[in-house]
Amino acid sequence: MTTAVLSARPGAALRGRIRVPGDKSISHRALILGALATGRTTVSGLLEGEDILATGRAMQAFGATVGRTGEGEWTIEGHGGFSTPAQVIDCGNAGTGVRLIMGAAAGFPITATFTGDASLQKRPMGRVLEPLSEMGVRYEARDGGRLPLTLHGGALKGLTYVLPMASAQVKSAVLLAGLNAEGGVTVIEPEATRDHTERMLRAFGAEVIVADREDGRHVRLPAGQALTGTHVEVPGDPSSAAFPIVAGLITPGSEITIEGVMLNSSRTGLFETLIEMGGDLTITNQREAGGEEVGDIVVRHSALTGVVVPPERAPSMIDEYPILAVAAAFATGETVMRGVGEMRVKESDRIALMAAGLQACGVEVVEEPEGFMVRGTGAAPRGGGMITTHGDHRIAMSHLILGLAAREPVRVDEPGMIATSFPTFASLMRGLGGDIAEG
Ligand SMILES: O=C(O)C1=C[C@@H](OP(=O)(O)O)[C@@H](O)[C@H](O)C1
Ligand SMILES: C=C(OP(=O)(O)O)C(=O)O
Repeated sequence: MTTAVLSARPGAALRGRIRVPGDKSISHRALILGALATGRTTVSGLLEGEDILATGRAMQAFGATVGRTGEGEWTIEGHGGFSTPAQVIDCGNAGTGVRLIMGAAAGFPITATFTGDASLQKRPMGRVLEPLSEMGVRYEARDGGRLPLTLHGGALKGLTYVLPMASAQVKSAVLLAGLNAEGGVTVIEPEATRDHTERMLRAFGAEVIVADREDGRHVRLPAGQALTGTHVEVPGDPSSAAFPIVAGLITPGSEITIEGVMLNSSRTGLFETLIEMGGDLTITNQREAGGEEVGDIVVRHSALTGVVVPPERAPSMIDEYPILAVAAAFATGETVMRGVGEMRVKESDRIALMAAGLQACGVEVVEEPEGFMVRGTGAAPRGGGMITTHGDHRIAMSHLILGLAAREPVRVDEPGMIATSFPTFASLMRGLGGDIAEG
């Protein structure tokens, strides 16, 4: 982690065509399923961010052979199971990494100790430990299930589990443990969350039965299934594309094209919301790639109007509320974001940090326990803040985008953390004409 400061200065219109790195959710899953499978998995377009590199090292530690053959090109030789690792599994900053890997490891008669960085050590792991314990996992953890923790897996029973919160990570942990549980598993999600695990399990040869019922989506993984190595093509990450998209909307004179963005409807809530706000966002060249819908997104500077974001949209844009709040700061009127309490247990308390950061830049924000409201005046906010990010990549990137179009520069601390999810962020934004520099 670096302690340098990065600043964004208002300036020119942003113009050009870019491609954002591969999707983070799919990249984690490709490495994990590749390691669980038998045989060779090849991946193209893998996100080479710190979160994913940590998952790659973890898969090596559990016995897979993971290698890089070119930019974004990786191979995983899986042995159809995990063996006891010789070292502590350090997942760095990645909630997705540690929660999915704990689920995957739980199915095997092994012991493993997991840890992460200071941010990850504060995040709740009980949400995964609870269903895994019901399946038969034993563990030792700090207060209420925080990292570091030691997990003892194997001899799992099947489970039908109703998700107590909208979390694709918890769903995925149960499904991955279910691969080696007697009787298989069913996860019932009252609110549908991203479905990348279900799709990828099928791509690796497993049967996954999904049914939409009155009480939610039922995802059933029948028992006794083996995974076989395959090829995974990772599409562009919509959660990363969100940053240049909002930059284009709020910076006068801008026109940007972002190529190859994944358009899975469980991830596109932000795009819907921006269009409702009056954002000029068009999708061209829509096609299928690697089992996902992708397209090129063209964005032009637009006059935005505040909206009430439907709370039921939250799972499809949970990581995008920080950058939506920046768009809202440039809009006319109030943007209301409710039903987003999950934001408080991400890499940081994202409601608190967005409220503090925007207020430091002269924007009016009202914070609520499970939401917040941003009041825009239709004019560029003052900017000028020095933002404390608590090492949260999305807090850093959101405020840098604000700084490109505010009246005064915006500075963020711990910018090194941006490399967890979007290592090329600053260089791509500079290539479009954005003034982002150290100091
Ligand atoms: O499953 C995934 O890949 C993710 C699920 C979401 O977390 P939750 O499951 O905690 O909502 C999201 O915030 C995270 O960035 C990635
Ligand atoms: C919440 C995020 O990731 P994770 O939970 O994997 O740390 C994110 O990338 O915004």
